[in-house]
Amino acid sequence: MQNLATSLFTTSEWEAVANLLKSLSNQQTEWLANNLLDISTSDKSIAAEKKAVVAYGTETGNSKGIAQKFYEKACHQDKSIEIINLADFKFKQLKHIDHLYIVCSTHGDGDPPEPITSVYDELLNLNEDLSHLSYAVLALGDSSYDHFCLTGLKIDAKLRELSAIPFTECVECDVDFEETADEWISFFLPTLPDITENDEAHQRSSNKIRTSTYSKTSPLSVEVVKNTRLSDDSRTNPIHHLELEIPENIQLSLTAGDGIGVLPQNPPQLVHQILSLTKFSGDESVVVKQIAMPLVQALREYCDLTLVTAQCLTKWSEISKNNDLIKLSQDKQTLRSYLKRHQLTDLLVNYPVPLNPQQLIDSLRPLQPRLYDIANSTRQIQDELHLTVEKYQYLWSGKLQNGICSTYLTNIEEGEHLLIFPHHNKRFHLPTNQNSPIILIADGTGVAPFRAFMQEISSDPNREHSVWLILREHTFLNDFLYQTEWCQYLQDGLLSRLDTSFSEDISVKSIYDIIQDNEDTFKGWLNAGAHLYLSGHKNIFDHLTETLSHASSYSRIWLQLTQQKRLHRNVY
Ligand SMILES: Cc1cc2nc3c(=O)[nH]c(=O)nc-3n(C[C@H](O)[C@H](O)[C@H](O)COP(=O)(O)O)c2cc1C
Repeated sequence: MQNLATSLFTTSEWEAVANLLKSLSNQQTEWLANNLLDISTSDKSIAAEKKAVVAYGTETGNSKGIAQKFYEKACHQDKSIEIINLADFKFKQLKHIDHLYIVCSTHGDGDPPEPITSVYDELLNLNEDLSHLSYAVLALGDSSYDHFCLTGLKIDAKLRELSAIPFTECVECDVDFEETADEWISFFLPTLPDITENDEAHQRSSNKIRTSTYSKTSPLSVEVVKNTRLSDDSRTNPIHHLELEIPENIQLSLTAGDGIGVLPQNPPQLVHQILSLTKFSGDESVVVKQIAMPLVQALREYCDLTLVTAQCLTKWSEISKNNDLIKLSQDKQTLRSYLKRHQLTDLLVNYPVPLNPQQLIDSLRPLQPRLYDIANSTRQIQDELHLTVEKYQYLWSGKLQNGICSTYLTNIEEGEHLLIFPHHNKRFHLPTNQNSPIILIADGTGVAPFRAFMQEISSDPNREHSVWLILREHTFLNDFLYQTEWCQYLQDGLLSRLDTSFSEDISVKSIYDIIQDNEDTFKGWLNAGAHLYLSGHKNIFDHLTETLSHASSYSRIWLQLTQQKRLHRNVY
């Protein structure tokens, strides 16, 4: 927090404060510490007129959680504040805001979170004098990415350019953001105006956020009742269908289009490899999040055993006093390129640092939850959650590596338990108008939420959507996920149309080809007010939307689609 304090004052202001404090007696200092806030806010009527807003930009819920905590603590301390999702932000609101606190993450390759893409573009093109506005940015990110916290940093730079006044420098948070976020909240709570009677009522009525009892830090344990392979054996990255049982009397309030966060566990082989490299038995006691447990459990359930952070390497160099490590950790560029090519096991082989078990645990990144879309409607099947999971593999320094969570899920045995929490994705729900036509385009496991949509539609007699489904996968024979279910929906008339694009079959048609071959029909549906849902890999849909939005024959239709919020993206 020293950084925050010093960036609030100029050097001469800070010297003046220090000199004043030096000249005071202990009794005077104590009195000042207790009464400073009252003196500075003695004109409460003016303070109360100020409007403060905490705005979050999120994709996986972390920024929302922090903004929500800020908001709740503010209410608790009788401070006046509103909470807004940046995705719903209207820039004309800015002139009515005096204090703006932004919590925003970075996704993709230095991109904004998906829901705020258009608001973010609008902000970067804004040309307004914001000199009345004081603001602070808390940027969430992951230092293993090249563009660490870029979105938050860019928002900060843009607000500065528009003459808004930063309370402090933009604060960057890594994946273990909790402590910094708590400090950020505590630091800024005193800068909020006090609540008035008017906004007390308003705050109570308009700012209710749906909170669930289950979260990343307090997950729900569910039993895996089914784990079957959907794709053919010949596929290198198999796709599995999982069914999880929700315990009786548990309400997760999940709607078709929502997802869940899964807390994964590391593969036992990797844990054993780390134990044998460090020469620990695994029985040593360590403390994680104030809970004592054996080292083996901490390694399996709480620590990232693949990626190593720069902070970890610096810690190791301080403990070991190893000259090579010290040299490596001092040169940022060499360090970055080393960390891109080496994982934890390489580091343990190359630099056998004499760490004790607790030091090892404390130096590792926390294992992060992963989000999965629900593949069923809890309206149709109340006590189950279905997932469609593809085993993810990626190249790391020339070697094929398995994704931690997808490997964990595809290998999990029926009867075992899994830790989950709900993840609401309001922007990807079915339209509120129950007659609107819908076009669903899925790439691979992106089909999961569409299975949930179809179950929702078939179990809700009020929903009368015409549905056009376009699916993309590898081959017709091996990877036509949930084929019989789609055929049944076609037969029952619930699905109006089904088109497929199999990228490895001989007569391959891309999604774009399918749309172009049926251009008039596609445009007809959109002109009739259809909602367009895109779900699956980001690169495929970025390319598709880029092409369609720039085609002159689509310009008017596309503008209406986005302006009327009928384009829904669920991409990763
Ligand atoms: C697919 C993906 C891409 C990401 N890309 C970046 C990135 O380019 N830069 C960065 O600093 N963090 C990146 N992150 C990390 C997120 O910013 C980080 O997990 C953050 O806590 C997410 O906050 P949110 O839940 O509010 O979206 C990425 C995360 C994911 C899942």
